Amino acid sequence: MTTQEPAATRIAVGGTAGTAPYDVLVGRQLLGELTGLIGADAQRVAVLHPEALASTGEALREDLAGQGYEAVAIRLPNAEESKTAEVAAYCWKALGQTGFTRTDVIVGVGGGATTDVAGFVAATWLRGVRWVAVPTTVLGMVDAAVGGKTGINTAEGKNLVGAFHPPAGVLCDLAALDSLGVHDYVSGLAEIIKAGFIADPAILELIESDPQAARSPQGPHTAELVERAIRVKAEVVSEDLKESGRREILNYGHTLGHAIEKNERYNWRHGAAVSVGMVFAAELGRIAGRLDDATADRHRAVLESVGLPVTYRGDQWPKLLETMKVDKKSRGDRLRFIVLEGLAKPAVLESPDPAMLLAAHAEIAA
Ligand SMILES: NC(=O)c1ccc[n+]([C@@H]2O[C@H](COP(=O)([O-])OP(=O)(O)OC[C@H]3O[C@@H](n4cnc5c(N)ncnc54)[C@H](O)[C@@H]3O)[C@@H](O)[C@H]2O)c1
Ligand SMILES: O=C(O)C(=O)C[C@@H](O)[C@H](O)[C@H](O)COP(=O)(O)O
Ligand SMILES: [Zn+2]
Repeated sequence: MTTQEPAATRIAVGGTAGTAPYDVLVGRQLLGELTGLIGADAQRVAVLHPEALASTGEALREDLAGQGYEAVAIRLPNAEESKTAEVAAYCWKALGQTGFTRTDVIVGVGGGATTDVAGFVAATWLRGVRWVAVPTTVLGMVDAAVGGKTGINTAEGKNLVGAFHPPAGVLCDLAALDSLGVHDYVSGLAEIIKAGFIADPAILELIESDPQAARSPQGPHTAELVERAIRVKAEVVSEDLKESGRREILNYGHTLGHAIEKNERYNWRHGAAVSVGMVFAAELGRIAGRLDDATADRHRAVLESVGLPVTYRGDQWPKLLETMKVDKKSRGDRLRFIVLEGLAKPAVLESPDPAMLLAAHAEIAA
């Protein structure tokens, strides 16, 4: 009997805006691919990982050292606490002390927060070095590690400092998901569901067929859900890396979602906040006369069915509105939202009337 692992799925991301194309691999036991992605020119490799993955980070460092690289592991705080200027400065210091040059390579191993920082450090060190993403959460695999958006938060808001700096490759080892807590696993489902609403309704059908099973990495459709969501993201960012237009659809639910995250001092997971944000965006679309009732109602149903939140404290609206003004889609004083004009038909809603915003808010207010 052979114990060979099935071949990994390879999803291509096109190079635009002068960047190189790369592949996202989805499968198991993919670390053998890492050396090829690091490339022949590197002498040093820095493995950036969160505290929660200290042993994974150290094992990777040892493996790379065994291959002859001068390998360092840089331990970051868990989750959103790592997305700060202080943590980026700590990484720059470590790279400086290691003598990291332009041919050396950063590997980001962790969830979306870790790969956002790792990519940002790679974008800024010596004005840009090569990096490889090894996402270990659902959300990291289907969204954060793909597409080259890297960044950190500031006191004023989420992801306000960053750079477009695509990785050389993305390795999604599905086995990593087994150690993820259910809360984090389900948070990642929000971005998968987002991909379903904006582009690939088959995702919604797979989840609706057995929402309980969708909450577990052992569910029958895990690989298909992850791959479908990656394909949506890969297709969009291949066309519009720098968010000059179409890429904005990936921000569905994020205008309010980011404001909720900030208001909760990042104690809510990104996916949970985006879940409420999508219900809000669906209501906005419905109130603006652009989205049918059935599709709007489907948001609440599918998100709730996997255990994601669909309401938020009603007394916070003035603060949320203020924060939404610094959303990257805003232009001057004009707020802009991604809404749907039907299933898989995303569009931009410019400067909605304040009464419309308030009415949509009433639908999510707890
Ligand atoms: N760059 C992008 O395009 C993009 C897209 C979507 C989201 N994001 C960002 O991604 C972040 C959210 O990412 P996330 O949901 O992966 O959360 P996260 O990175 O905060 O990880 C959640 C928690 O899980 C831990 N963890 C990671 N992998 C683990 C594993 N395999 N087993 C056990 N614990 C593990 C982490 O240390 C952390 O404590 C947000 O900051 C969001 O803004 C970026
Ligand atoms: O890749 C994109 O583009 C997205 O908007 C994907 C989002 O899921 C992600 O959370 C992204 O980090 C948000 O970007 P921002 O520009 O609104 O900070
Ligand atoms: Zn997101």
